[in-house]
Amino acid sequence: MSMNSLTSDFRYFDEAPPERDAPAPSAARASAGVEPQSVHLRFSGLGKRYEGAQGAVQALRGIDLAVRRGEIFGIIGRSGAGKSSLLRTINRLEQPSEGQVLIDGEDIGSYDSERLVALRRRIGMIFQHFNLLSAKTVGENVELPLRVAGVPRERRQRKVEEVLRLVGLESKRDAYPAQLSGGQKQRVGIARALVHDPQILLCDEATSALDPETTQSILALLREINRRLRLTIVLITHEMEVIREICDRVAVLEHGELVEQGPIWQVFGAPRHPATRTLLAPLQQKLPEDLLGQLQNGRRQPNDRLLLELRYTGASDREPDLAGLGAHLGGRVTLLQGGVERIQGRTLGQLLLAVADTPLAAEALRRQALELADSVEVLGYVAAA
Ligand SMILES: Nc1ncnc2c1ncn2[C@@H]1O[C@H](COP(=O)(O)OP(=O)(O)OP(=O)(O)O)[C@@H](O)[C@H]1O
Repeated sequence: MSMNSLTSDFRYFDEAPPERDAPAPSAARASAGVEPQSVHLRFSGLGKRYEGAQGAVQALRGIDLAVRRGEIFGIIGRSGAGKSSLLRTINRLEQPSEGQVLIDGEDIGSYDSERLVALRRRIGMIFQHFNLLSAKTVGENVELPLRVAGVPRERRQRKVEEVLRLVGLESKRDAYPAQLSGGQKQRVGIARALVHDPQILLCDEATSALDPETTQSILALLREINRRLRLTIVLITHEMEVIREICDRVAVLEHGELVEQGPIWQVFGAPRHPATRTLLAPLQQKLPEDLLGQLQNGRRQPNDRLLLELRYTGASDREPDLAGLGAHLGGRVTLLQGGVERIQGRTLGQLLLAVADTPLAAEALRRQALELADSVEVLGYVAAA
């Protein structure tokens, strides 16, 4: 690990790779709710090519991916990676150029127009900009898909009431979209997406236009309807916090290819592909500028402090044992920054430690610390505080 790389957003660690297939701790299994589940949705050898005036664009290629019934599945990737194209093949708003999309084992590519209409009713969709009709009330917006489907008036009314109650907007039935906040508009979008009792909900950047607090409330609502209605949710977003907060598993697209997938704790704890590392870089702790400026390769003064970065990736049951670290490293250990969080029952995070007054050399310290963390990096020395 060269010190030059400290200036990069994401640093690589040189320890043994985490055991990606290691069994989950029992707490993780319980909290992730991953009881045996059937595959709900499968992409098989999926490709999508757009033919445009400028030539052909291969937006997706060779996608093999399974989404389980009742899970919340995230798709991430940089702009243009193919997320929307993939999402829109699920309700055939985009027609695949190669391969298949299977829902409950059935290839939806073979559906005639009648079955396609029925399929689209089983799949709700919500959007970044809500797509509400401004001249219609909340109730009318929610009712519209039922009208189009020819549902009798009384049943329409009952359903509108039911879904508005579900999203907490029963008192806004007669309001117009312009009278609502962004979060309320998205609740209307969610209510409208649920009127046909769908089994799958597609979310296209559903919280990207919302402030952080409203985002939290919409995520809580999505989680609640996922649990209450056993709805499979597939979402695309550029907000990594949203993925971390709500998804069970995530897939990463890069240039139209699937480059990584796994449970959130695994992909966020130890991202393998460079594209994933780049996407997750904003969530990574960076070395503070003042320390970066004085970092040296070797000890110059006897009281210089060695900086160590410890990482907890969720690959083991390790948690930051602060007393143990103090005892193990044999010097004065100071926590300069960092923290851990629990994701799906796993401990993930980073600690930046300064070790002073230790008789041990850097490599010996690294090895000692490695007994108490999933990975350890020696950053260098800085002057005493
Ligand atoms: N209708 C279209 N015609 C031609 N090219 C398209 C069309 N839709 C998408 N593309 C191209 O396909 C590629 C994938 O686009 P897509 O919108 O699926 O990516 P994305 O990951 O959702 O991007 P973003 O995050 O910017 O929405 C891009 O190169 C895009 O320009």
